[in-house]
Amino acid sequence: MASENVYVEHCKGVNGLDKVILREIRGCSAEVYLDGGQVTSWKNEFREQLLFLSSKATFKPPNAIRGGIQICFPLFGTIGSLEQHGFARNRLWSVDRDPPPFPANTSHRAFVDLILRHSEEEVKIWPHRYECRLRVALGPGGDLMLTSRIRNTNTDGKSFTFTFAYHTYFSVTDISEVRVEGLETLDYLDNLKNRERFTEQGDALTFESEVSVDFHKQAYPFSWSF
Ligand SMILES: O=P(O)(O)OC[C@H]1O[C@@H](O)[C@H](O)[C@@H](O)[C@@H]1O
Repeated sequence: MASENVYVEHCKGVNGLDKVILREIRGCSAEVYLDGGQVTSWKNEFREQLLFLSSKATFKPPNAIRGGIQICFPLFGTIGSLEQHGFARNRLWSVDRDPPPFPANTSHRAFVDLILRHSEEEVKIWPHRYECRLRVALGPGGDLMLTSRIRNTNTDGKSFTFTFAYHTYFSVTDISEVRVEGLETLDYLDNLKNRERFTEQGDALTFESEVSVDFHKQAYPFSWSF
């Protein structure tokens, strides 16, 4: 597909998969694959990569691409019978040429709107009809914004519940420099200790060895520093 403008380029990525490159004038960029609706690259104005993408990522749909920002929908985690982190990351999304307006209009030039709709095959696994929209926008200063909107399109008016996450793999130069703040006093399940429950005591989570923990309570605001 030909380039649309300097800010948004539709092209082919690894294994001929469709991808969209967003660029801003200062040199920052982001790449989004239609497979999984997944951001796989985010570079700042110095062309430094901010996201981790595994060298073992296969780019073979319907396997999720290992790295970047995976969209977990309609499930984050492993509750119930659905596959871990839901199926949205395994599906081929489409470019949404005519998205509904956003409440707050932004002046971004580098953005793409994607949409994922239920498939009849999928309704057998998760009996709901939906539209899942995602806008990926790159600001002039290189900030990356993801906006998700989920619409229930069940024809019988039945409501559904879901969980959602941006499963983000950050690229980190020195893990010992990373601190995650704002989790103090919250309970978590430790995946490396049979999902035993603990309460976070420290004012910052730091990483001296492998850590795999799930904080289930809402924990905002929190912040990372690298
Ligand atoms: O291998 P998956 O399904 O992509 O999951 C990646 C990771 O997802 C995290 O949410 C889990 O806490 C980890 O245990 C897991 O390794």
